[in-house]
Amino acid sequence: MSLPVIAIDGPAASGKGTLARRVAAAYGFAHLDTGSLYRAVGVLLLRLGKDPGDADAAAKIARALKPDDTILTDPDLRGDEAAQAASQVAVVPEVRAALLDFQRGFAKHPPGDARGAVLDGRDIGTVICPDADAKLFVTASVEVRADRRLKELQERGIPAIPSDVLEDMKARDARDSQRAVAPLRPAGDAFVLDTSAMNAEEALAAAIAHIGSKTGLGTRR
Ligand SMILES: Nc1ncnc2c1ncn2[C@@H]1O[C@H](COP(=O)(O)OP(=O)(O)O)[C@@H](O)[C@H]1O
Ligand SMILES: Nc1ccn([C@@H]2O[C@H](COP(=O)(O)OP(=O)(O)O)[C@@H](O)[C@H]2O)c(=O)n1
Repeated sequence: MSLPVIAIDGPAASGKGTLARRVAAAYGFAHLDTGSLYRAVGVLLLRLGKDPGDADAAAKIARALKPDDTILTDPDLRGDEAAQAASQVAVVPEVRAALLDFQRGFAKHPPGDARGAVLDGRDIGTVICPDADAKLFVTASVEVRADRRLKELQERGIPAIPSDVLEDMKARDARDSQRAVAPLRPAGDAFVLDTSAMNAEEALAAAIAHIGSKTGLGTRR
């Protein structure tokens, strides 16, 4: 029997990563932040001195990526340079194809003794796990998301100009939602969760209510 899979998608800084981690903890599931795969490909490409638009080099790196590669936990992945490079390699169909097996493998056989899997990204409910047991599309206004990202940068001591953060967010939104392959959009059967006026606790409660109604699953606590 296959283990339950929860798909969580949404734009940058919508809170999908925070929600995915909390949902995974609540149900005893393993969590995969699929954005880190695209970020890893982008960072490795930059470290090789290649252009983030070099599709052949990006595809080669994506095909070689393994679950225990140290790049997946490298702090460089969290920077804005990595985010921009990630959204550039993410438009390459060969990169997406190479990362598909990695993600489906995790969903089918989550590590450790996890009782299921939570994957967060842009195309989990539409492409990677179209048969997921529950799908959430987390969103918030672009202004709220830019403000969250700005606070995050400030907390990490990274200087940032508010108008630049907002412009970067809009540029990435446009690239992610307008690309030809696996564009960012809610799956037809996704529950859309707008967190603009919700804190992380409220978002978790709404997600658990939806997952419970779809799957009958109960949380551990
Ligand atoms: N519902 C929420 N309300 C306010 N801030 C949030 C909420 N969810 C997440 N955050 C904060 O917003 C920032 C971006 O959240 P994150 O989960 O990393 O987003 P994503 O994975 O969608 O990029 C983080 O600093 C996080 O603590
Ligand atoms: N499943 C996914 C996850 C990320 N991505 C790409 O990778 C970039 C970085 O994703 P992320 O989830 O780490 O970014 P944030 O939303 O955390 O800012 C995105 O802008 C997308 O272009 C994707 O195309 N598909």
